[in-house]
Amino acid sequence: MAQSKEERILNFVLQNAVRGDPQSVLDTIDKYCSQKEWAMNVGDEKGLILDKILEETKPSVLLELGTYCGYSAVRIARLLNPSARFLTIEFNPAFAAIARQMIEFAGVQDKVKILEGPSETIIPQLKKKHEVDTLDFVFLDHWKDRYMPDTILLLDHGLLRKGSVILADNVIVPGAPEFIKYIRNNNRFECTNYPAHVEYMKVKDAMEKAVFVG
Ligand SMILES: Nc1ncnc2c1ncn2CCOCCNC(=O)c1cc(-c2ccc(F)cc2)cc(O)c1O
Ligand SMILES: [Mg+2]
Repeated sequence: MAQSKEERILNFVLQNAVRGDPQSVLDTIDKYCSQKEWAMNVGDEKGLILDKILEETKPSVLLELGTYCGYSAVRIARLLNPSARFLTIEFNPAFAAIARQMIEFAGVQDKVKILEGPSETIIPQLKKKHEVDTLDFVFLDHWKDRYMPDTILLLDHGLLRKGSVILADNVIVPGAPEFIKYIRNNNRFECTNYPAHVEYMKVKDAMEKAVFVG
């Protein structure tokens, strides 16, 4: 069967990165996707913004929506202390399988748990089935029209606490206008915009940070 782009990215990492070295995995994916085939990883420019916000927040319980090949899961996990708990939700089983291998090769599998399925199904299960109390950090990188409804789901299920940080990718391209309108007009969130570019492109994009004030 013909290889998928995601399989080609994984194989390039397996053949060119250093097993157990998360930074080499990130650098290798960025090299492949900037030189050979574009893919929707958060990338190095927006990745550095993600790193900075993680280092400021020092989260212990994290959720990512939209795992894809596992680039941001490796990026996030490499900065977490061993006791941190990081759940990432992926809708597409083929992507989840690639991400699992990527995460294991990078050596961060003990910090990351991949949950397969739609975010709208899994978020309501986080407390009872996945023993989550509240989330310190949420990275939104899945379907852009799910950012707002899933944020509301997180609120309705008591998963946010005073100081919880939500970071959203792609608020310009592909764009999440409904989420931006909602979160910037909701006085329970304090928002900050971080201008950047679409991964591996010169097209303008941005990330939005929303801190829940309780
Ligand atoms: N309900 C759910 N629960 C869990 N997982 C779910 C789910 N629903 C979907 N998924 C997983 C699928 O999500 C992938 C979403 N990401 C993007 O679409 C994306 C696109 C671009 C892009 C594309 C084309 C351009 F020209 C320019 C930029 C860039 C990015 O950085 C992106 O992140
Ligand atoms: Mg993205």
